[in-house]
Amino acid sequence: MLVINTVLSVMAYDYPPEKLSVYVSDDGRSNLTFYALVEAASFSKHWIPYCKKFKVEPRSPAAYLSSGPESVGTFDSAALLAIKKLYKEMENRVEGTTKLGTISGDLATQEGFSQWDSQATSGNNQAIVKILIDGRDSNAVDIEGTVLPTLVYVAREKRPQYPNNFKAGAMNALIRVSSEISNAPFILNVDCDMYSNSSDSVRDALCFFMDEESGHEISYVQYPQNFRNLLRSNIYGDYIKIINEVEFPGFGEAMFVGTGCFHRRESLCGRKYSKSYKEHYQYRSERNPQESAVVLEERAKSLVSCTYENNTGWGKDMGMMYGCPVEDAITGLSIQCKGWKSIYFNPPMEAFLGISPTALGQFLVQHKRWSEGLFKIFLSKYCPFLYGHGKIKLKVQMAYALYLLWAPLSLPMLYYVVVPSLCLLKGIPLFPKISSSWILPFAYVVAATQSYSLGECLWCGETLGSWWNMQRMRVMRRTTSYLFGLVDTVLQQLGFGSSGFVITAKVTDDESLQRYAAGSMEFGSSSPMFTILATVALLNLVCFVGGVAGVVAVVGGGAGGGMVSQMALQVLLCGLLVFGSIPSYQGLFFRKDKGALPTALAVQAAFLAALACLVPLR
Ligand SMILES: O=c1ccn([C@@H]2O[C@H](COP(=O)(O)OP(=O)(O)O[C@H]3O[C@H](CO)[C@@H](O)[C@H](O)[C@H]3O)[C@@H](O)[C@H]2O)c(=O)[nH]1
Ligand SMILES: [Mn+2]
Repeated sequence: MLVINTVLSVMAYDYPPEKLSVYVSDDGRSNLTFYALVEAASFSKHWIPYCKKFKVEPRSPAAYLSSGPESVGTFDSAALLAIKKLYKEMENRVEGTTKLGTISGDLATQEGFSQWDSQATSGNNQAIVKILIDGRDSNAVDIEGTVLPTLVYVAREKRPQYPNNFKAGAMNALIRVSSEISNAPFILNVDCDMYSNSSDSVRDALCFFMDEESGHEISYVQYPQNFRNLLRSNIYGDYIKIINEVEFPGFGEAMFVGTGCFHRRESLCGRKYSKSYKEHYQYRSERNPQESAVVLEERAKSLVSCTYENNTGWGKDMGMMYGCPVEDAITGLSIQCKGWKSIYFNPPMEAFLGISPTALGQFLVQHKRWSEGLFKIFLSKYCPFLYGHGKIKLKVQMAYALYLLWAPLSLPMLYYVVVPSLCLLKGIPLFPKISSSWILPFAYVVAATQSYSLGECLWCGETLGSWWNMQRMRVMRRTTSYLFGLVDTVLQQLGFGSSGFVITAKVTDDESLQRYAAGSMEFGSSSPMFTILATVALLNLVCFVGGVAGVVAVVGGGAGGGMVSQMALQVLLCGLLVFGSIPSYQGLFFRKDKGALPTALAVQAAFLAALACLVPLR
């Protein structure tokens, strides 16, 4: 239902349907997804005219129907009831079939479904390309007789002996299939969970491309990523708003973030910008309208075979680039270095809404993939300072570096969460006394950065609590995700292992969702990342208690206030770390639900923390 809501939302754009084609890549090659699309295709005949007639927003049926449309704008209650009923019926059929797990009865023998044979497994399968709605077909119309946008299902060929290049491979397959079938000059790419929240986005983006003066210089128009499932309490300290409202507007160009982005097909396919470049928009005429859909599908299939890309530029200088888990950032950078301009466009009405992880583990794994991929770019020949030198502005190079250097930030952070605390425990002073003027630079840095970041947050409409969560999460991310990202990148540079693309979970069980909604962090399993978090939490607790007791003992012994002044910063730092680790203590000691930390992990962490305390520091 997630995928078809995305599909329906983009099929219903306020744009001439004969110029719109929607391609769905199914890397899981599931006949259930195919079935859901068949259902969506027939539902679209009702949905699209409904949207256009009543100017519906958003055009994802699930989002619209759950937004209480009864109370807003113009609507006709009978029409609303009718569309709601149709949607519910479709939902029941799709969910019923998904529960069954197979396509049975009449459907199984219908055209299209026969392509799923029992031998094929996901990861070892033939290509499937099926045109579900053929925009050239004069019978493909909605209930009011208006033509429908083309809808195509694509599952590329996959064989274990060929690298599939994950999302980048899937995107390139789609680019080729679409160039065969519709070949429109502009391509919007969206992740499966990112429905369109505004029906104007196509027209808005085209305004940039069509600009008479500078439109021809633009390669892509990137809308910000926004999430629909973030909670006001913001337990995972999501900072997407800060990125969207403060960081990206100041970037200078737009960083391609993999979704919600309109690309000029030619520039995405490797064309370099030149001053004499002017687009000629006459693609469609190259197509033969008489050709049957079956012939077209067969030709398209050959474009998504495993061997098609052999000895071509795909993945290198054509399409999305391979070999990097953040295919988006590296592709965007390389397009910019070919001379193209990019636009970051953040309209007041959020254009796309996706799903952010609701479990801590998923969240940290996602950030590991990002930090690893981004750091890999920094170490590669695509490092913006080298590759971009003379091609993109220094400011843009530096802006990229801000993200590309996430992974190495783990090292200073790891130092700060362990060493000052251990030293506190052992009575070793690290910072100047608060009575000395040497404290001023420290105080300035802390006060300036924290008040700046707090200011940013409040300006973006976040709360004080949300800001604190961001600070807490920053420590957690840097000591886990970024550290693992760093280690993996370094190992890969030394020739061990290769990087993959761990997909972010889209479905979470109800209980866990309830806990998320209630504002508790979801651990729930053992993972080396949680071991680090728990160890750091315990270590700081011991150091804080032990360290403060030590200071009190000295002062009590009459040795004077010098000790307090000397250790104050360390006590403060360690105290803040303890305060920030409250969710970890809850997970370790107090929670009984499934989202708690496992006992075995607690024992392991306690052992590691004890070991760290025993390390002699002098
Ligand atoms: O082998 C793969 C892996 C992923 N995908 C698709 O890629 C999209 C993004 O995957 P997801 O697991 O949702 O990753 P996120 O962590 O949400 O992805 C973010 O980060 C990626 C780069 O790491 C960008 O490509 C995405 O656009 C951005 O949303 C989804 O539609 C997937 O179906 C594939 O088609 N094939
Ligand atoms: Mn996603």
